[in-house]
Amino acid sequence: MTLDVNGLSVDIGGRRVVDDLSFSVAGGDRLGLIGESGSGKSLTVLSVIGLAPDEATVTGSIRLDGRELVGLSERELARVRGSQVGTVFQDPLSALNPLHTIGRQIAEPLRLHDRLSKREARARAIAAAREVGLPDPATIVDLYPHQLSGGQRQRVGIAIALIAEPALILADEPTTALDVTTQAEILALFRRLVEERGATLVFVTHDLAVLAQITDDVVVLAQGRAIEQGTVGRILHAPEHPVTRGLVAAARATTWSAS
Ligand SMILES: Nc1ncnc2c1ncn2[C@@H]1O[C@H](COP(=O)(O)OP(=O)(O)OP(=O)(O)O)[C@@H](O)[C@H]1O
Repeated sequence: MTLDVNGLSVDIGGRRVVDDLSFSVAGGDRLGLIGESGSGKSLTVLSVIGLAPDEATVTGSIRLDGRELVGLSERELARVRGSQVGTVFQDPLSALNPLHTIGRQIAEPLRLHDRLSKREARARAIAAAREVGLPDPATIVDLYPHQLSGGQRQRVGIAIALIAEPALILADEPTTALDVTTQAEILALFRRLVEERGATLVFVTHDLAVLAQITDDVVVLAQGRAIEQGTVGRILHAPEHPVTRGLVAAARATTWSAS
């Protein structure tokens, strides 16, 4: 699935927080959005799926396989999200419902598509839990979010994002809250699953070292604007903009301290 963003701007309270942003991701490609805190990464991703906050005004064009999303009704957007887009966010605990079992939440996106019996939904949830490397899947599906570790919860988040086989996956800092070892494991898992499905990926992070492990191309944002675009290799080895150079220096520092 191809994503084309053209002249996207987001205004909140009289302030332009995303400013005339354009980028494209071809089907099956992986694009990283990187920038410092407050540069507009999250609002860009939320706008793509019609989930920008109510107080935000979104203008420009966002097309999925040529279909314009800006201006669609909430109902139509919900249908696009449910059938074509999977999302993984930074804090899986707040994304999960504390009162529902893990299994119910993993199978939830399937209920929008298929009429599954409880038994079928449970079997699909167990299979998905196994695929994301959760221990003892047949037991874990009956547990609640607070009974899992942070890394396990993010594996649940990934299972939920992928179970309906979305063609586009949006991930916003999915490993930031995890320790370095767990982060590496989850990134490797995530990359493998995205590749196996041939899904298109947009991955948001402030950490270029993370991006180097998962995407091919990068758009660097500063104050809501795209200041530099290129392959991860080019950005890492020959950053042009001072902000990009700062991100590269920070990535080198983390890589060294981790090794
Ligand atoms: N609901 C909101 N109301 C007002 N301002 C907002 C709102 N959401 C975001 N902003 C502002 O918009 C700008 C971009 O925010 P955004 O969350 O997209 O940045 P980000 O690059 O994702 O940052 P971080 O890495 O910290 O998540 C920031 O200045 C932020 O304060």
